[in-house]
Amino acid sequence: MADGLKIEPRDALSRLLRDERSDSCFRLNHYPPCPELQALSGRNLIGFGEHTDPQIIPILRSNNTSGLQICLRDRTWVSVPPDQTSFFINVGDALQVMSNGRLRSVRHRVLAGSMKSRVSMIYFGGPPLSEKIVPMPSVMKKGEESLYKEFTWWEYKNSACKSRLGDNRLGLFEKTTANATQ
Ligand SMILES: O=C(O)CCC(=O)C(=O)O
Ligand SMILES: [Fe+2]
Repeated sequence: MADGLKIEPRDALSRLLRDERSDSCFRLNHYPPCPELQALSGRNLIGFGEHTDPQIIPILRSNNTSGLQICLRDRTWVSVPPDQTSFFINVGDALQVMSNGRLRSVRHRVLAGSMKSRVSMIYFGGPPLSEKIVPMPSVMKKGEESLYKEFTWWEYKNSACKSRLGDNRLGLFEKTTANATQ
């Protein structure tokens, strides 16, 4: 990723995750099977509502069970094929800002109700709380301006705590289209 974005120094992102004050965390989700409920309701059951991940980089692996979906620009949902030999690497809100919108924090959700229990584990790589979340100078073109107001990771988390899961939390920090939906 650092090479693709021509990030200088090359470890600018990984340094934040390796920092002993890094606000990274690990989450384990379990979605029990509930085919009866699914049949009764007659529609998709949501196991984890739609949202974007706030951190820099979430890395996910599941127990080879479907359910995870991502939302495309046209608002259609596409299933991520389960693969227990691969990691699903996502872009968090912070990385969207640090790349000045070149990488997009993808809205995703999990459908429940299948016959099989789904377990997922996710490492969320986050920066130290005091870190200013701003576009990395090396990704910016000459004269390019940040699309976002300046904030620290602590300020972003604090604001996210007051929002609802599905809100476009980054909208509050966008310079032009505040509160625009993604
Ligand atoms: O369980 C999954 O596959 C995804 C869960 C998720 O999006 C999250 O924990 O942020
Ligand atoms: Fe997520």
